[in-house]
Order: sequence, then structure tokens, then C-alpha cells
Amino acid sequence: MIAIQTRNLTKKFKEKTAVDQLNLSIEQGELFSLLGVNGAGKTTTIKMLSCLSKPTSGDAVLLGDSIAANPMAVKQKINVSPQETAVAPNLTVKENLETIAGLYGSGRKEAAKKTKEMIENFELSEVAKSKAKTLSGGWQRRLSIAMALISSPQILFLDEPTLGLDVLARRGLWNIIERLKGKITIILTTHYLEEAEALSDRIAIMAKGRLKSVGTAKELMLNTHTEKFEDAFIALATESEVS
Ligand SMILES: Nc1ncnc2c1ncn2[C@@H]1O[C@H](COP(=O)(O)OP(=O)(O)OP(=O)(O)O)[C@@H](O)[C@H]1O
Repeated sequence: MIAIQTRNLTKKFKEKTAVDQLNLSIEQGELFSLLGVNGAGKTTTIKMLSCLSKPTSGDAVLLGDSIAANPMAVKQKINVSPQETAVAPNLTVKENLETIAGLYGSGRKEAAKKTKEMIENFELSEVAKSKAKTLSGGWQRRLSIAMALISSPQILFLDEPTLGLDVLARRGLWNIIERLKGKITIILTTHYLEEAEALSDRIAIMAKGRLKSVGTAKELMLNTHTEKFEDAFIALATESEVS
């Protein structure tokens, strides 16, 4: 079943076209990565798909609901772990989770139960009582993903989940993301090519707001006659014409 179908999805900021007639089809349960150099249009795409920004034209249908016609229905099925961390600095890890569960409609008991589950699943117990502002970047990002999942979304957007993390924290998050694979649909953006290659079912490469190519890492290498994914990325992300 299709989780996300975009139809000529376009976003313009005055004369600047940030996303240009994007047509993408993403299967339910897929881990789908959006790659591209700075300014390619990845974050703008995620913002439109998560109903934080309205398309200038075109549409996207997420699990049967249109972002243009029915953004409220879409919002109930999705969640985002954004680039800028979403945690409240003065609340503890536990309080952050309970607050978000409450915001999504859980009563006290239910929020406490969901928080306990998240703390276990995300191995957050050693920091559960620490204020978020005292956590390292890796722990904060882990908390941010747990917060995004506490509403049990069917689609999760992860915008640069491992940006600035050291190699151990990054591998820790990879394990967490790998455990989610197949259970929910995940759209991931990253500048770390090895991350996209290791985690993704399929990868889309964008350049100047346009979709350049979609496929598995292997397919993208085959299509560009390259042996390293980085070379395939460079070939596709820097091509001037749409392929
Ligand atoms: N609010 C805005 N107003 C004007 N231009 C914008 C706005 N948001 C994004 N843009 C422009 O749209 C283009 C796409 O930006 P976007 O942030 O989507 O790219 P990106 O692929 O996510 O880049 P990065 O890898 O740097 O995060 C860029 O040229 C950017 O300057």
C-alpha cells in the first residue's frame, strides 16, 4: 500500500522555486531517504508533507488524506523529529515524554504508561530524571525521536537525525531507527551518505528542487556506472538536466 503519493508538489518563495513539481511514491513501511546538497529542497518537502508549510501548487496524499484538502487528518497520522531539537530544556526526559503524550490526548495514567514504554524502548532510563538541557546531543536526539513516536504515528519524518553526533551516538541512533524499520513509514533526510546507504530501502536524490533519481543505493550506483554510493550521489546531485 502507498503511504505517500506526491503530485506535482511545488513550493515557491517569491521568485525562488524551492520544490519543483515533485512526484514521489513511498510504500507503507518503507524507510525512504531524501538526499541532496544544501538548498536542494529536502526540508521544504518535509515541511509540506508534515503540513507545517502549504504547497504553492500540487498536492500530496498521505494514507488517503490530502495535505491541501485535509491537513488535520494528515497531522493525526504523522509526526516529525525536526532538525532543531524539539525538547523542552527545563523539563526532565520523563516530563518531556509525559507532556507530549498529554498533548496528544492521553490521560495521566495512559501518559505515564506510554512514557514508561518509551523510556524502556529507547534505553533512556539512566537519564529519565535528568533535565533535557543537561543531556548530550545524542541523548537529546534520542529523546526527540521518542517524543515523536509517543503519539504512535504511522509516518515519521526524521530531518537530519544524526547531525553533529559522534560516531557512537550515531550508531546508537541507527540501531533505534533500524528497529523501527518495517513497522512504520520513515522519511529521513541526511547529509551522511553512509547513513542513507546503511538504513534506506530506497533513496531519492533532489537537486535545485527537482527529483533527479529514485532507487535503492545499488540501483543508483548501477544507473550512474559508479561503484561507490558517494560517486553516484555526486553524479546525480550535480547534474544540470533532469534525468
Ligand atoms: N522561508 C523561506 N524563504 C525563502 N527561501 C526559502 C525559505 N525556506 C527555504 N528557502 C529556500 O529554498 C531552497 C530549499 O531550501 P531547503 O531548506 O528546503 O533545502 P535543504 O535541501 O533542506 O537544504 P539543507 O541541506 O541545507 O537543509 C533554498 O534555496 C532556500 O534558501
